[in-house]
Amino acid sequence: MTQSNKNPSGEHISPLAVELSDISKAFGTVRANEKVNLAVKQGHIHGIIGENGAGKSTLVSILYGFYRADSGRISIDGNLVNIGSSAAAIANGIGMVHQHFMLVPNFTVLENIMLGHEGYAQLDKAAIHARAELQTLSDTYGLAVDPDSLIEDLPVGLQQRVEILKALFRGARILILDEPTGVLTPQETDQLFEILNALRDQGVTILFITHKLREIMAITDTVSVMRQGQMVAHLDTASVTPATLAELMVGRKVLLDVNHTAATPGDILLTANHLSCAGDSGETQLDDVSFTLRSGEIIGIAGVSGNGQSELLDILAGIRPPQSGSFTFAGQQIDAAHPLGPASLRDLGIAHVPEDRHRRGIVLNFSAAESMLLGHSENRGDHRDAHIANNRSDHDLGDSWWLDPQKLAAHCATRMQAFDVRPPDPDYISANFSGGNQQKLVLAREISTEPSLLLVGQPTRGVDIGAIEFIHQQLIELRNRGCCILLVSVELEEIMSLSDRILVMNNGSIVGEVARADADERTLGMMMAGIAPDNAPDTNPASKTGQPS
Ligand SMILES: Nc1ncnc2c1ncn2[C@@H]1O[C@H](COP(=O)(O)OP(=O)(O)OP(=O)(O)O)[C@@H](O)[C@H]1O
Repeated sequence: MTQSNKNPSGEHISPLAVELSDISKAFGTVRANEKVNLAVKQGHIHGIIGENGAGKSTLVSILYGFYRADSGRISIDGNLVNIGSSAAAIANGIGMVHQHFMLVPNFTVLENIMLGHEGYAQLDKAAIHARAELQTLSDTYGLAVDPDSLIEDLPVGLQQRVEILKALFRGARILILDEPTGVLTPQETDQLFEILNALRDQGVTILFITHKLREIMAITDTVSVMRQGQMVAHLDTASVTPATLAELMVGRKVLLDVNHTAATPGDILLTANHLSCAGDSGETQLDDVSFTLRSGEIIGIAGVSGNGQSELLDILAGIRPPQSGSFTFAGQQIDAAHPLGPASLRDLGIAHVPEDRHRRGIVLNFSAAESMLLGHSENRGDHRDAHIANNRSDHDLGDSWWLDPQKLAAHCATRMQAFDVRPPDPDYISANFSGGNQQKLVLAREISTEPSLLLVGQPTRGVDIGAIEFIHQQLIELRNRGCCILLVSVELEEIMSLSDRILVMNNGSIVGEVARADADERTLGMMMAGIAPDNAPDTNPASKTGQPS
């Protein structure tokens, strides 16, 4: 239960669980944290927001012992502590749920919970203890999960639950969550919030990093705003509005709604005919998917992650061939017998912002300039068609630009400036950019090819609110220049605000199409869950579904 003291007026006050004082940390010339102060009361949920690269992850990584601060002090429960490693953080009751889960996929939940937890002489006794403890934690915090399930069989939301359980099992009373909802469905986010509320009720202190202001408003008690390595505000959430927070973060007013204008779709650009594919163990991933895309429109694909959207993007990007069915683009039919790889499709005018930027968007140990070169590095002579010669903004670099480091750096610097990538240094190693800046790097590269079709997966995952405004505007302008954009996003709000048409996927199939004007969260949510909106007790008459065109 939450302990509390009384202040001189006799009011109950919560003691400070975390107090960071004058924390500074530099990476070379980049001052990631500069004299940062943060005080979080016990049993509170405290949000930390800030632009990409503001220093949020660095700060919590220092608290979790992943980085050592250059200077500053950390107090936990009023005691000055020295946190030189994650083991020391755990010993001080601090747990962290990372953006990329740290679980062994082919181990069970129980095995993952026990992993690295030493001190038991006999493994079977330890397992009995862990199972009982897990049950207690599940009951106390509403964290139900089957201890014998393999991690790889669990949906993302449950995997995250295991991460939370793992931290609690190690005695965490302070829990750090770094952008925990980026990979969750809206339903999973709701469930996470219920769990966080239960944890708070039991006195657990939570530090919650997010870019989503609605989450700050929904779940936090207090919030701190970082900008360029410094803390610029500490506020009670109840006293602020999302617009004020956005302005504090970015230092200017931010347009929270997309400035969407009506599309003027042109000719058919791509036709997908009965596309299907299966996974390694034969399970259907994409099931008889057909649709057409026209130039000058944004088509959103709404769906719970794992319902075929990623496979669809992979096929259209040439990363894998369809097993059956075909698609036609720029006069070429692509099917299992006539596959085209990513380079050839790129030459035909398809650009791709992959969902997983770390695995497919950049090479982590490349410099920014080298990551900016990806997909442009082959001089394919006569395979380079008129599209490239006419449209690409990089043709001014000449045929051998990829061999000329100075031209490459200049090209990269221009793109970085246009997309406000920070730091704007072409030599900076890709891994060392903050997540949102890595995303901007990929978008800058792909949009600069002036594609006729842009495949884009999760364009604003981990991106700050000012950059989202910018990216959305870039996508709309690209559409207005005649590009067709196929947008996959777990953010239903993003799908609804950007798309001219929405295709809904469930279980590998397109289960319906909704026009922009008819799209609402409830209708789409039901279709995504495989329920026909007509069967809902309170059907929205404005919504309609239909067969894919
Ligand atoms: N290991 C590192 N080496 C060099 N620079 C780094 C390293 N880690 C972070 N940085 C830099 O420190 C700054 C702060 O990064 P940090 O990841 O803390 O930002 P953030 O606020 O969490 O951003 P985002 O919202 O994009 O995740 C950035 O400029 C980043 O490029």
